[in-house]
Amino acid sequence: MKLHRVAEGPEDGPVVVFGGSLGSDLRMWEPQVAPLVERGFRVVRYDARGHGGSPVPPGPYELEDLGADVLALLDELGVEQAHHVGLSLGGMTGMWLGIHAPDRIASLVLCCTSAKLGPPSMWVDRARTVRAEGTAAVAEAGVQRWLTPGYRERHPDRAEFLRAMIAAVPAEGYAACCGAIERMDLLDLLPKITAPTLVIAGAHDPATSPGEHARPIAEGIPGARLEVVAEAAHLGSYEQPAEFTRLILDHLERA
Ligand SMILES: O=C(O)CC1=CCC(=O)O1
Repeated sequence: MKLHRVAEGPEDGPVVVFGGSLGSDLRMWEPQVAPLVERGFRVVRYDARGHGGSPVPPGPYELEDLGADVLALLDELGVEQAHHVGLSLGGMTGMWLGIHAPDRIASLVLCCTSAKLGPPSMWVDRARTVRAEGTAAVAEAGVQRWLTPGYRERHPDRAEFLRAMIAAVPAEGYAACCGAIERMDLLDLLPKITAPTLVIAGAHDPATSPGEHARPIAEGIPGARLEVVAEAAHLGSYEQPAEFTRLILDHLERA
């Protein structure tokens, strides 16, 4: 699977791969690009399979497929080892890589994510809705999980930009990724991760809350650190770009 990607920054800089949330495309990371490039990093953003400009094979997909896609991307770019920054589904992919391909991962940043995200019926229902009615049917609810109410009120244009982003995701791609999340259980495998890991949560994330989701990840990965960002919901890196980027850069420069 050849993922759609955009690479920016110095070709000889340390490579940082960015993987996004279910329902997003690589534009969700726009706020992070310039600050990392200015600090000398080679920033590679990709669209997960079934999303954005990447191919949309028919489902089912497993997390293993999403991880293998990133390894194929690294191979194609001739990159032996990269940092991986992932949010939600991107963070799940990052954990899979840290567990199954430790030699390829220099460090991990796991944003607003979970090692086991139930109940399975929620993902079955959402996949069924999307296959029947399209991603537009889940776009508004998605934005409500992604952004705090105050931010949506202050920035209706940005909320609309993200709503349209979700609605543009191919239904089969979104639904098949729901299935991968439904079947994911990484909790017992977290101690295998050896990469230096930073876990970042949004204080108001209704999908992957700090207490129920971020904390177990930070406690499961040896040496991992947890940061909780105030005034952030699920798409914290978009709503609070300055704070997320500061934390990411600090971690990358120490790793
Ligand atoms: O859309 C959601 O409910 C939140 C989410 C779970 C995995 C992901 O990428 O987003």
